[in-house]
Amino acid sequence: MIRVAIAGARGKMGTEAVHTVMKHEAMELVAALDYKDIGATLADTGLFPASYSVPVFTDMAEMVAQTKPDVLVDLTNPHFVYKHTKEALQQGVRPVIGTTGFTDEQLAELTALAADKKIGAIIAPNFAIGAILMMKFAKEAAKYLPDVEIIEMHHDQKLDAPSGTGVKTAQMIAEVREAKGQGHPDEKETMPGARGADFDGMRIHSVRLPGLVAHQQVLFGGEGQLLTIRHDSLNRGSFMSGIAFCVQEVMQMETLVYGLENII
Ligand SMILES: NC(=O)C1=CN([C@@H]2O[C@H](COP(=O)(O)OP(=O)(O)OC[C@H]3O[C@@H](n4cnc5c(N)ncnc54)[C@H](OP(=O)(O)O)[C@@H]3O)[C@@H](O)[C@H]2O)C=CC1
Ligand SMILES: O=C(O)C1=N[C@H](C(=O)O)C[C@H](O)C1
Repeated sequence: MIRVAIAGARGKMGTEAVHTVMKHEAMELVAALDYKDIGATLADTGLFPASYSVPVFTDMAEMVAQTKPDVLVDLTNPHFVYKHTKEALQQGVRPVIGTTGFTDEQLAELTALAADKKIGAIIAPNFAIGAILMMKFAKEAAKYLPDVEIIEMHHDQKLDAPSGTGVKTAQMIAEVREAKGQGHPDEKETMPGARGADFDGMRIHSVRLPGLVAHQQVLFGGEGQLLTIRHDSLNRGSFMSGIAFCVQEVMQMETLVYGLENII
């Protein structure tokens, strides 16, 4: 049995992840990590059945000492995730990170730390297989159609923009796309932000609306043609098989992997 701890268990993703781990035949949910007092067990929160008597901790070191998790799944927010990932690696717990919003410097530091300690870690901007395929197909298309704009669309409670998926898509495309600025060389924004974020000359546009879950379109323009690659997560169940896959996969790893496209 893989011993799993979850940070962010009360959240939209966290509650689903709790059920996923509780139901999984090869996993045991041994702890939850929170930053405030929410009761002694997950059952005390009122969000889960009484049978979910999983202890809750506010201190990672104490959680590790008492419950000895193999894996920490983090589904919190961009303010805490770097600290959680670093602490987990330092304490010999393999991180599986769904939370987005890392800087390049943080990713580089955590990659070096995991390699130094020979501890597996996965940082996955998106756990949904359809989203991974969207990114892979977009990378392929960019070899032939280098004029690209990304439109990512999410619910209005999302803290980071652009989304982790939008950034990862742009990074994957940049690996193969000829470097170029897009649009007219003399274009001028008459309202700041009108052209979106600039990644290597590509534009990323972030839409935030109630009712949305997680959606992205990658648009490729060519002479007389438009290719659109689109993925929609219609509910958070779309991410759960990816989380279960990562929890199992990270047990075999000794380095940090950024992006599920590298291990599927
Ligand atoms: N990789 C993927 O496939 C996916 C990634 N995500 C990412 O996962 C993260 C969570 O998303 P979502 O569930 O929608 O967000 P929510 O805001 O619904 O959930 C986050 C939860 O974490 C709690 N939290 C905040 N800080 C801490 C902390 N230090 N320790 C423990 N818990 C904490 C929050 O509590 P409180 O509200 O009290 O602050 C909240 O309950 C986001 O970064 C999102 O981008 C989302 C979907 C898919
Ligand atoms: O906050 C979300 O909801 C999501 N976050 C991830 C991201 O930033 O790409 C993954 C998915 O898009 C949902």
